Amino acid sequence: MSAQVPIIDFSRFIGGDAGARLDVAKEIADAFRTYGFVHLTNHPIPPSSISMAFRQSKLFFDLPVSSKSKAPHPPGFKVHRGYSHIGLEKISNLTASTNGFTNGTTNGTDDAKKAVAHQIPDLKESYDIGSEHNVEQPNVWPPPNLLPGYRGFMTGFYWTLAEFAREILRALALGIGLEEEHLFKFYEGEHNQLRLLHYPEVEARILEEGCATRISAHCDWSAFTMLFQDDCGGLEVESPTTPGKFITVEPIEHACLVNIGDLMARWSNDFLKSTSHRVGLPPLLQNRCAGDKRTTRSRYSIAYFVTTPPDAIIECLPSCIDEAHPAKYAPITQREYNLAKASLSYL
Ligand SMILES: O=C(O)CCC(=O)C(=O)O
Ligand SMILES: [Fe+2]
Repeated sequence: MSAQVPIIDFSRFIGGDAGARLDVAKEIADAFRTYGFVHLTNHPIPPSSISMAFRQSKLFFDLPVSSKSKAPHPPGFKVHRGYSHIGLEKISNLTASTNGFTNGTTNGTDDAKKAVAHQIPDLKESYDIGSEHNVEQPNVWPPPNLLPGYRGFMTGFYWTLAEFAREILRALALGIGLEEEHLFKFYEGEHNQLRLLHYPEVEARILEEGCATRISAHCDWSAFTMLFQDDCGGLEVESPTTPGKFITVEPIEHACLVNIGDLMARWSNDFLKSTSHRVGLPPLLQNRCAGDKRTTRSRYSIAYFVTTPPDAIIECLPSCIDEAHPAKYAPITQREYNLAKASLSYL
């Protein structure tokens, strides 16, 4: 088996006849079953929109912290919007206690686990955006004079990605033996999360010695995630054959890397795989500093987490259950599931 995330030309799905669509859908589902990840090329997002999104992201992160902090991530873990400064969020593979799973609060055990995880900070900053109509998770924008055009572009980009996600949902459904539109009853596009990420330039030693991470190994909580990365490199996914070993995912310009999140793994009765991934030192360290300090340059990525409405009941999908594979998970609402996961990332 190749140790590379498969690359699939998505125009064969969008433009194909029924037979071709089914073939591509099965290839995508195979990639999700084996790797949990697939690279989609020739997808419907124009390269100019992706480049613009990266430009806007850089404009935002280039602002002084005092300006970025005018759009602060609200305290706590229940609302995921606005700016998170370096060290605020710690992504990890922690799992919540039973209490966290039922009401989205944390208890002493969870708090102790979080405190330990936060000792090795993620050296990243992020900015989260949702639908403007989502009243439970209201957007937090910088004052308009700071970045004219930013809000308009980002809200448009959010919906461009939401439509692309709909095509991926079609492929996913077909690929696992459901009707093409089966998952549409669980999808409005309103509850996704667009996340701009910036990993500042950092001394290599800090990452090599494990004093900090860029993002430590984790699985996403989404149904699936769409990711665009710049050309810096450093993203790694866990090997499908050797647990604990991570393989490099080389950036492919304008391609969309799609991965299954924990919600879809549970929903598909673990037929599709949610794979651990992390961001560390890029394989080709780029020396940017004078003197004896080896550093790696800044990295930007854009993630789009796709999920269902909060009240959707996530119950093992019918095509993923048979006598040999009875349902492993009890039904749960997306809200309960999400809160339990979120409760462990923010102190
Ligand atoms: O920055 C990246 O390439 C990965 C980001 C990621 O895994 C996440 O935000 O969940
Ligand atoms: Fe992730």
